[in-house]
Amino acid sequence: MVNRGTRTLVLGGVRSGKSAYGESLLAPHRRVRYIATGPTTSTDAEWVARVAEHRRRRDARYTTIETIEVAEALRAEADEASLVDDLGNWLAATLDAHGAWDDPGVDLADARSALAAAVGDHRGDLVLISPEVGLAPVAPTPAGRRFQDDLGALNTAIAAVCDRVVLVVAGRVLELPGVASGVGLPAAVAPAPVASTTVASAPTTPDTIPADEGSASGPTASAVTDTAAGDLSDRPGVAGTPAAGLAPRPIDPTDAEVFATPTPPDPSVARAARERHADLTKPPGSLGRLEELGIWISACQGVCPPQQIENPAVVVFAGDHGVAAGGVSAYPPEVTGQMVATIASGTAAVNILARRSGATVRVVDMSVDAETAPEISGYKVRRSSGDLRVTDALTLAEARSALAAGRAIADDLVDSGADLLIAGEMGIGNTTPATVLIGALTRREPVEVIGRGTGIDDAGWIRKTAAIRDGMHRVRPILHDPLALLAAVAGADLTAMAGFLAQAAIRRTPVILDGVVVTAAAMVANELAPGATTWWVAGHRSTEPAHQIALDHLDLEPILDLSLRLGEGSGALLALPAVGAAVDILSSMSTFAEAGVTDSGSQPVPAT
Ligand SMILES: Cc1cc2ncn([C@H]3O[C@H](COP(=O)(O)O)[C@@H](O)[C@H]3O)c2cc1C
Ligand SMILES: O=C(O)c1cccnc1
Repeated sequence: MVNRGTRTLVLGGVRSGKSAYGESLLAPHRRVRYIATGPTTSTDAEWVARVAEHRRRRDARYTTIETIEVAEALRAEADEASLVDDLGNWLAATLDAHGAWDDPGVDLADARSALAAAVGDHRGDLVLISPEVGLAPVAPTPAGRRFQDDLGALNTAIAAVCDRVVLVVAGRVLELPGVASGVGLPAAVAPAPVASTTVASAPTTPDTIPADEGSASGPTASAVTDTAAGDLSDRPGVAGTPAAGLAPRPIDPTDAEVFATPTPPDPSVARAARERHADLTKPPGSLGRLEELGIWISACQGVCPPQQIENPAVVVFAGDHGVAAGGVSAYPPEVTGQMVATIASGTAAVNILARRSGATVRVVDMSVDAETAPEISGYKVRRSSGDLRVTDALTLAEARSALAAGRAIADDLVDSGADLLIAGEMGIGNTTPATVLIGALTRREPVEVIGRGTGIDDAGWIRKTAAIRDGMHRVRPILHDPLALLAAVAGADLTAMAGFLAQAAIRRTPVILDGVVVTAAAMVANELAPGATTWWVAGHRSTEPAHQIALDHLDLEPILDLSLRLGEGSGALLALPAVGAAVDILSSMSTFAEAGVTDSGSQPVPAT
């Protein structure tokens, strides 16, 4: 698949800051073509000064092309990062060229369509600046009205072929929602099974991950593994017959990044649970963190005492990352597809740990660079994600599709009765995008956040540090924009995870977070839906340095520290029994009064 750049239409009034913003979007590129549509030589001193100011702001990375043949200029180098500044001048010059200012019979539709088609076909990052004059009063002259009308039609036509449209007002950037081009249901992937569950071993380590010979998934590989003991076939859509609940929901990616503000877990129920803990037959606080967990689950459920977690569900989001080609992992990318098959067959670490905890496991291929079974790939956005060192991992349209998929999967599980959600992940190289997100959002240096992931050696460490540095550099201008951030570096798996985690909060469903990759996605989810973090606990602390940094940022204290560095959801699953125990304690222990045990309140105050 060809990696496409992002096409952004930047609208704004005079001196709104639209050009500066447009230029900032292309800051990560070493070379940018600047297609200037206005007259650059003029007897108008003020105009000349304006052009000079624009030139000053741009640096040596820019090659300037002065032309009104914008469609031709774009097509000449369709892979190059380009900035068109601006469409208002292009329109004025085109009206001139057609003698159309005061001839209503001249129609510019062909010129407009040719330009829109060239924009739609552009493959590199492209920013188009255009004035937004529709807000002004209708012009008093025929020529003024002609310009306004044609500019409105032009902006609409160009917006229709852009991935992103923003309006800059007083230096503030307003993201305009709407249907982006190329948005649709997730790509249907040919129903081909993953060929084998044999997992390639790391080129740099002697350890081979043994493939379970008896577990080849074959054409009937199930995306849902019934992991709890006993017959769970009465759980709709979660377990039982593998096909149940697997059909992907139809998703609408429009506005997938727009979330309501999550309502926090019920504080009055939390108070009641805290009071109940004080009455239980133990010194207050003696069960430490377990007490807080019980109070939290109570508040999440809105009931005290809480009910035991009956239907915990794990979703493993799988995807490949273009950056893995840069030698940032100890394992080759083909391991992702092989491990997806292993998880689907029920023998990976996540399955084994889920079985012990009574959780179901569903694996979802968001962007694996291989064909996977149809029940796994219904939400697939693309094969692999772009190499974050040099290009966006996803287009904005793809990022919206991935977010919408994550949200739909959370909805699906909650509607099917899941009462606690866990996100896991599988994707060779994914600690690199995770670390970029964490480093960028916490303003750290690459060397502070980098970890060894699957176990890279020192040469890999150097390559990974450089990749993290490049990724962090590319996202610097867009840190305030979670959707753009996800598209730039996260990839479809982490993006879907962010949608899943934020949607869990919207659906008032508690979540146990896993390691560095899931927590990186959680950081962006909390940017999309501020306050979502109140619905999450951290299952464990991974050995990845960025994980602790992300946990600090989210103000989360891990339940366990077992020196894990696996992912898949393993740390969250190991913490699940502790959450279950916290529920049992709060719901089933006797109070001092019930047991007839003397409370500390009865202790005589010693004479002094
Ligand atoms: C066999 C195998 C099973 C895994 N299960 C989880 N991961 C974990 O390691 C990968 C991230 O580390 P890095 O960024 O260094 O590639 C992800 O796939 C993650 O899920 C695994 C990795 C391997 C090799
Ligand atoms: O912390 C994690 O989740 C992790 C660490 C290393 C590799 N994969 C995942």
